[in-house]
Amino acid sequence: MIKFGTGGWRAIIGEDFTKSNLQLLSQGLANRMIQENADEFVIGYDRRFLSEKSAQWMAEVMAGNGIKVYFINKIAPTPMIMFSVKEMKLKYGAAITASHNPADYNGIKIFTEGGRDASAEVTNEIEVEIRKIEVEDIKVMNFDKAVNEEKVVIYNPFNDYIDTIINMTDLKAIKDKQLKILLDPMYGVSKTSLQTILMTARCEVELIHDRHDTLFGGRLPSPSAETLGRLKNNVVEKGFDLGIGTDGDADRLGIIDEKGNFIHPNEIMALLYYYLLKYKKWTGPVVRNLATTHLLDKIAEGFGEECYEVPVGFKHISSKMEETNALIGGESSGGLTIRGHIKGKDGVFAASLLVEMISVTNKHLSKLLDEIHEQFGKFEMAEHGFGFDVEEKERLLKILYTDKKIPEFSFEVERVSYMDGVKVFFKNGGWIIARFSGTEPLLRVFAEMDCMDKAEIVCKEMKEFLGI
Ligand SMILES: O=P(O)(O)OC[C@H]1O[C@H](O)[C@H](O)[C@@H](O)[C@@H]1O
Repeated sequence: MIKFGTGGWRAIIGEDFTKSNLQLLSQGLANRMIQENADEFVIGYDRRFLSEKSAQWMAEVMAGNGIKVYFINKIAPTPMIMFSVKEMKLKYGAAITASHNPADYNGIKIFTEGGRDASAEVTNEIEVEIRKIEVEDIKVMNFDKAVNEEKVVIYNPFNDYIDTIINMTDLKAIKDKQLKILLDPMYGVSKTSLQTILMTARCEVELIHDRHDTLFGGRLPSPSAETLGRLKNNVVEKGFDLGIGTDGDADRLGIIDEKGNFIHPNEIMALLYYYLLKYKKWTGPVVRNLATTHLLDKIAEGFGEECYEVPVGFKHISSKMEETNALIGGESSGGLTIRGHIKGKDGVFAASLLVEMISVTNKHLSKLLDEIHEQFGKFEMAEHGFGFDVEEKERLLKILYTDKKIPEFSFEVERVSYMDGVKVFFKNGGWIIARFSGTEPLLRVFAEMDCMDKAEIVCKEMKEFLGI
């Protein structure tokens, strides 16, 4: 059963991520493309087990259906593939990746016009199409034959992608500072792009976790305070100005400041929005998902701008950004983009912009964060994930969505929203959300308050109430 989640289709290799399911999905997409007269497609892949092979399998089905495939035959950051969809003005593209999921997963992200994540409507329709397909309907052309007949064309967008980011970044300001930067691609795909950009800007760059390891060193390729431990230690020990970590497919990032503090994606968003408004004098609203810091609302308010809230999933961020001509959009899970760049999140671009910010302001991240907290107050977020089995999920669904019950919290409730999961807004400005992840079998409980103790109190109340 192929089911798309928050960020594409993801499944355990050998269980549901199989050649036959991949071919089914590809045929479903090919059928849709044929109906829409879309006859070209770009595909790239990450560094996971079976990714390259899977990209070839997908290309074989596309070629079998008469669709011309631009095949990126080197590991590619997801944002580079999205960039290719945009630049080549294609209607569709795909990445073989399971992003930040555990090593036994792989998956497919589908992109649509302009280089954005396929919307829920598109992926729902592809799911419906897939259900109609019988095995004998799948058309396949051998990969080598397709290359010989130029149905599959080898394509390399690397230079264009790098140049675009370089042109959007104040390289001169960075060159003057000669920053020392430590990169942690988390065994993923950001190395070549980030290293090239930063070295062009004359930064001194060193790397950790850059070899090919499909087990990701036994850790999740998802940048967090826990997974970036070595980056943190090395930044402090060797006196780097900044540590940059990117997730498995480089669309998200995690940052370690010069003092070794993990800078939460919430703070990265706040820093960049503040920088663009205050130092670059840009204008425009911000878009965040409903599990992302309300510090952004405060910054927007302070500059006479709007902050828009959307459900989790970058496709929602992209649509709202387009609708409101927002300056920046992002999520607490670590992805963001800026107006004028691709519609999807880009860890490589976000990292380059942060380096620019440090150079232009001549302030380290900790100093800039103090500046923000002084003006707009402190916001602390507690984040928890709880596993469950099928029956447990039924029980939780009933409490949260059917009976619409919430705990007796220690803080006065202002309102409750069911936009995505259950979000309770408190009168003191804090909030808590409980929602089922669309990428992992987890109930995510996040809360934000003016201090961590209060955030943890409401999380505990939710946990006890749900009996998890
Ligand atoms: O909380 P989840 O549903 O697991 O989603 C967490 C993240 O997963 C993927 O990376 C999506 O691309 C993001 O848009 C989303 O924020």
